[in-house]
Formats: sequence, structure tokens, C-alpha cells
Amino acid sequence: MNFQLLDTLRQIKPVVLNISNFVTVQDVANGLSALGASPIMSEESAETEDIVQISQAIQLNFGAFTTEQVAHIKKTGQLGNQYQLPVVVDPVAVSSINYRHQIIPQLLQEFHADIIRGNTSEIATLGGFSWQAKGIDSADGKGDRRFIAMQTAQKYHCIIIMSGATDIITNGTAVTQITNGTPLLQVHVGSGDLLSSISAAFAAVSPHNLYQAAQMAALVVAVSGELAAQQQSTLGPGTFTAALLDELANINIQDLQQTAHYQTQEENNAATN
Ligand SMILES: Nc1ncnc2c1ncn2[C@@H]1O[C@H](COP(=O)(O)OP(=O)(O)O)[C@@H](O)[C@H]1O
Ligand SMILES: Cc1ncsc1CCOP(=O)(O)O
Ligand SMILES: [Mg+2]
Repeated sequence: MNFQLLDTLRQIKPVVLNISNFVTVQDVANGLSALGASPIMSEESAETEDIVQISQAIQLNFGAFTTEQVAHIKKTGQLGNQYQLPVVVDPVAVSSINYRHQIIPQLLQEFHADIIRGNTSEIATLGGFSWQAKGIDSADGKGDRRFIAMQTAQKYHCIIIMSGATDIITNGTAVTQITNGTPLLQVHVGSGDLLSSISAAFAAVSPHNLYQAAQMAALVVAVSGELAAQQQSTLGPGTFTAALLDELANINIQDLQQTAHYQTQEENNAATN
């Protein structure tokens, strides 16, 4: 785990271009800004290349895309590849909506996603595995989540972040499992979108080691949520939202090192923290 990336992100303040969804766009913008990155959101295809040229990473969120936005997402992903920016994809509800199940895999053939971040059902669906979903959320399923995540990473030649009570990060051969977090993150709509955007922010400052970027993004969001939930016992979804934002602004490397619970399995050996 390269904890130093948190300070590097705050020094560089990477500009992260987000093709967002109308539901969580402000949560994502405020979460990125609180952490120390610089969000920019756009819906206009005509300005895409201008914005890509001033950005250091891209996040493409399929939360509420329209047929018109399909072309915009494709153009933004292809420009990200052309300008060699890390591209993160969040395949929201690809498992529960047939239209998305057709469109998203097709779009993933039109450009390369460097990181795909989704919940278990979303990642399993992209990998060709069956796992129940309930709308935007993951539901029950059978199977080794690590195996599913690794297979999907190999299928798309990318880093996979499979989020949940235990986050699984893999490059297809090495696997990291992070058990930090809080059930309040699951209730909080937008925590997955925020994780996808923060993954892009860390990828911007670690473009040659996206596995470390993904590890840090998952750890920072989960630990921020855990620490926010510990602050007030009477915390509910409303106060949690504010506490999460404050925690993203205040969290430091020492907090992470003291709170992190993770296990990494490299190709041949395992290390735990
Ligand atoms: N039951 C849980 N306990 C602790 N943390 C969770 C739980 N479910 C999700 N999280 C955390 O919430 C964030 C979003 O994950 P998830 O809910 O899987 O994404 P999505 O909102 O896209 O479905 C991640 O940081 C994850 O670690
Ligand atoms: C409710 C909803 N509907 C379309 S996108 C969205 C937000 C999904 O956010 P997350 O996947 O982070 O919970
Ligand atoms: Mg989601």
C-alpha cells in the first residue's frame, strides 16, 4: 500500500473530468474537492477535447446516461486513451438493466478502461458471471468474489475494484482485500460513484501503477467512512453525509496506517496488515 499517494494527490490536486449522473454529481464534486482533487463535470461533447487537454484523469459514470450521452461517453473515453489519461469506468446497474447490459460491454470495446469500479453484481456481470442485483445495488450471489474480480480484470485487461463490505482490488494476478468501511456507506447513495471518481484522482497521480492507485482510493473511502461513522453514535444517513465529507478533507496518512485492515495476495505470497 503506497500511503504516500495521499500527500502526492494533495500536492498535485489533479483535475478529474467526470461524465457524471444527475443523481450524485454534486456529492462526487464535493467529495473530490474535499479530498484535495479538482473536479470538472461536463455534458457537452463539443468541449470534450478542450477539457481532456486540461485534465489528468477521466471518470465515466453510467448512472443515468441517455442515448445522446452514449456518443459523448464513447468520445470522452477515446480521447482519454488518445491523450494517455487514466480512464475509470463505473458500470452502474449493468447487472439489473437489460439496456445497460447491452450498451456498456459494447462501449468497453470502443475505448480502454484502465480501472473498472463496481459493486459485486456489476463486476460479476461484466465478467460473465451471475450475481443478483437490486437496482443500483448488489444482492445475493454465489462464488469466489476474488476469482470473479481477477477473471474480469483479465478479460478487460484492466484493474478491477469490486466494492462491498470487503473491497477487492486486483490487476488479474495480485489481489488486495480491504475490510474497512461502514454499513452507512452502503446506505449512502453516491458512495460508489465517489469511489470511482477518487480512483481516477489517485490514478492521475500514479499513472504507472494503477493497482496502487486503486488500493489507495478504496482504502481512503472505506476508512473515511469508518472514521466518520465512529464520530457520533447517533449518526444517521444525513449527518453521515456531512461527516464523510469532513473526514475526506481531514484524513491523513497516519489515520490510514492506524485504521487500515487489508490483506494483499501477490502472485506468489501474501502479506496482511
Ligand atoms: N456493508 C458494507 N460495510 C462496509 N462498507 C461498505 C459496505 N457496503 C459498501 N461499503 C463501502 O461503500 C463504498 C461503495 O461501495 P458499494 O456500495 O459496493 O458501491 P455502489 O454504491 O456502487 O453499489 C465502498 O467504499 C465500500 O467499501
Ligand atoms: C440512484 C441512482 N440512479 C441512477 S445513478 C444513481 C446513483 C448511484 O450511486 P452509487 O452507485 O454510488 O450508490
Ligand atoms: Mg454504484
